[in-house]
Amino acid sequence: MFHSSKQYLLYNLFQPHATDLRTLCISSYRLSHTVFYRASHVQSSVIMFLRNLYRNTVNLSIRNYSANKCKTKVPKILITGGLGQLGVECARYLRCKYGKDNVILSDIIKPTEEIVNDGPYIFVDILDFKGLQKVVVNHGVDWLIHFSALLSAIGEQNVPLAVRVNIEGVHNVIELAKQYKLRLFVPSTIGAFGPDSPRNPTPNVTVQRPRTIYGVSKVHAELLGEYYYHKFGLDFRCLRFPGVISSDPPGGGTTDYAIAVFHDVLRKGTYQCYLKPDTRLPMMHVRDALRALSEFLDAPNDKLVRRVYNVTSMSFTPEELTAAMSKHIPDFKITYQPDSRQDIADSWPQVFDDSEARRDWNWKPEVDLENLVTLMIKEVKEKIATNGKLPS
Ligand SMILES: NC(=O)c1ccc[n+]([C@@H]2O[C@H](COP(=O)([O-])OP(=O)(O)OC[C@H]3O[C@@H](n4cnc5c(N)ncnc54)[C@H](O)[C@@H]3O)[C@@H](O)[C@H]2O)c1
Ligand SMILES: C[C@@H](O)[C@H](N)C(=O)O
Repeated sequence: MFHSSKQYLLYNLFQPHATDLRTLCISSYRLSHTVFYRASHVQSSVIMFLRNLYRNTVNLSIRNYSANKCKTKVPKILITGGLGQLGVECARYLRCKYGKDNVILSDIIKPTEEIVNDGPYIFVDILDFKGLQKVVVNHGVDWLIHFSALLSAIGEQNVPLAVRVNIEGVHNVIELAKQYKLRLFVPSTIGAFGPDSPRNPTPNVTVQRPRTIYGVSKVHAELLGEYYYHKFGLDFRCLRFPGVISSDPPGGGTTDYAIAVFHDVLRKGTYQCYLKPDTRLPMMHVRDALRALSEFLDAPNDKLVRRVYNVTSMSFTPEELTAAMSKHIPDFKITYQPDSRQDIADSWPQVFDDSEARRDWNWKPEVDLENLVTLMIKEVKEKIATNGKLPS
């Protein structure tokens, strides 16, 4: 029993159900009417104190509520492995959307002057957990886009390094994302499938027995991310990209030919392709890839049936790509000399089924083969002109 109304009020204020100050003050104010008012010995000063406390708190709450309603917090985004083919473009895309200073590029490579002038750049080795931790804390990171990796062809050249970067690296970022409650995006790939998977089309959920260390590390990332989501509630998001085509130099993958062919044809008028002319692979222009990434990161959690989705724009062979190029560039020569990358390509999907992404978060590609060729010719010509080497 309480010996005074004040005791009852204090007891009430510290009850666990009275979770915020506003609730506490509303209940105190109500109490001031129901209990104190009736009590003849109550001091009017106590009532005035409680009334003022209530008014101030309600005003404060209204102000906070309005502020929250009008302004959604802009996320602070860290991109690892950001100086590769996708990272630089991704930073540009997200900086337009969220502001220059809210997107931090990081890598272990010395940046060019252009990168430094574009926005924040810092050194981050994803194998250094403490270093990563320091960056996340000091910069108040909310979202982590984890691009660091060794791609399919280069991974086969240095398996121990691929294991470290692609597997240990994921262990570090996933643990960090869990500790600091970050939204974590890790890209996967068509390379996460293997010769036992259906290749035309390859659905979102099917057999995955990849034969490259790159593919194995990506399946590992997908499964670990899903596990952390179910076990710890980590906001893990992963898109399986096809070959991404842009004018920037690719990082040593199997789909790189579809970039190199534009550079070589526009510089030299010839290209020697390391895949057979009829090798069909799923592909996407970087514009679609970055839009997919951004729309997927924005998608409300309750729309996402899965944490990992296939996305694609088109599928083509080297023969089909060069036929489309020849409508714009009349004279060039393509020769074919397949190498070890042919075996990798032969184990990958030919046509990617992204119907689940279309269904759940309205994914829709915009750049088809004709547009891709037009964009690439324009962008590669601009790159060559900047470097001063456009052939006559
Ligand atoms: N480009 C594509 O076609 C494609 C398709 C599917 C998925 N992806 C995935 O997207 C991501 C980015 O691809 P990309 O094409 O930009 O790759 P990329 O090879 O061009 O860039 C990878 C970057 O990782 C960095 N890196 C390597 N070791 C590191 C370390 N210890 N610490 C920090 N950074 C390190 C490299 O310096 C490099 O800049 C990768 O995870 C890749 O698997 C790419
Ligand atoms: C497909 C993708 O993962 C990358 N471009 C590679 O070929 O390795």
